[in-house]
Amino acid sequence: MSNRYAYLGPEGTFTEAALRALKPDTPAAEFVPCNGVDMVFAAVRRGEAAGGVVPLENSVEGGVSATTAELVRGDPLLITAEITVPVEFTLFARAGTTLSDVKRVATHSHALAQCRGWLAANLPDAESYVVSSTAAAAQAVADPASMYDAAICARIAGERYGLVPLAEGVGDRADAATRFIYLSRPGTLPEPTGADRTSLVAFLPHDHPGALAELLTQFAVRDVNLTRLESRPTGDGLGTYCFFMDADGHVAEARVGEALMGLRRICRDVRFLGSYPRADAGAGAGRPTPRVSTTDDDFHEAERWLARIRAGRVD
Ligand SMILES: O=C(O)C(=O)C[C@]1(C(=O)O)C=C[C@@H](O)C=C1
Repeated sequence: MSNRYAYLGPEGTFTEAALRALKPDTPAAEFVPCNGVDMVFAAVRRGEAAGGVVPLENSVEGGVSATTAELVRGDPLLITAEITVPVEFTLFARAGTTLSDVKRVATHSHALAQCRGWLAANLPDAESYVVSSTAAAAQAVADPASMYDAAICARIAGERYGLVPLAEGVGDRADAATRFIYLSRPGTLPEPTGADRTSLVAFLPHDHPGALAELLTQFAVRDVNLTRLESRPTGDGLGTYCFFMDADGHVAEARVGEALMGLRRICRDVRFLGSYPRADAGAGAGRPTPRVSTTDDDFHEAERWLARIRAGRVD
């Protein structure tokens, strides 16, 4: 079990590339493809895999709702690592197919959203079909009896399933990237590195003016930089939302811990999703320069001062 890692499969997905980059030299590692994001979560929750990788957000299309849905429901898992992978799309087909033969294109919904412009310009009459991943599209197209003529997928997937490229770089943005997260069962948090990210979901107590501002203030007054905020329906009826938040810093840091305590006081519920090293730390991102009043020492000094005055010492 301890060397098994689940990912959104089949072989050849961008998610597999993310997992291989996260676990480059893991001896005897077994990479286990799953047919859906929910199945990756289930494999980790059941202990069938030591960890799992799923897509979280894409720079063009935004959040992957299958992932955010699983992060809030069921037994909690922790995010213990992240990685960002550039996504380059190629149109692949069976040998002998030409571009003008392509009437039905299969791919993942997020990939389709990133290739709409190219499809409209180059295959305006083709119908698009959404399948569970880009590699699943390539796998389906490889079957000579397939209803699809072509797949939009990673180069590695097209090659893996014996297809031939019809057009490269079919994504509308050449610089598109997807952020993937590594999931573990709850346990030890990764050590703080100085350039970390903390993820959580906050549930407001009830709708009222300034509720979101109150949430954000918990971070602002402690000098904690938010890097992402996404509202998602809770499923409890229209107008009921929870907020996915990513913040710079590690929960072990005083200012982050205090911000989370503030949230805990004002929210109906807060689900902590993890503190883990930022993928772009090497590029210098996420290394906050806390203001004088928000270093760990400042918080600890204030705690000692409070203890003194509570003891009646005002000297
Ligand atoms: O289908 C894949 O290859 C995936 O890894 C999933 C996924 C996604 O969910 O966004 C990952 C990156 C691309 O943006 C397209 C699809």
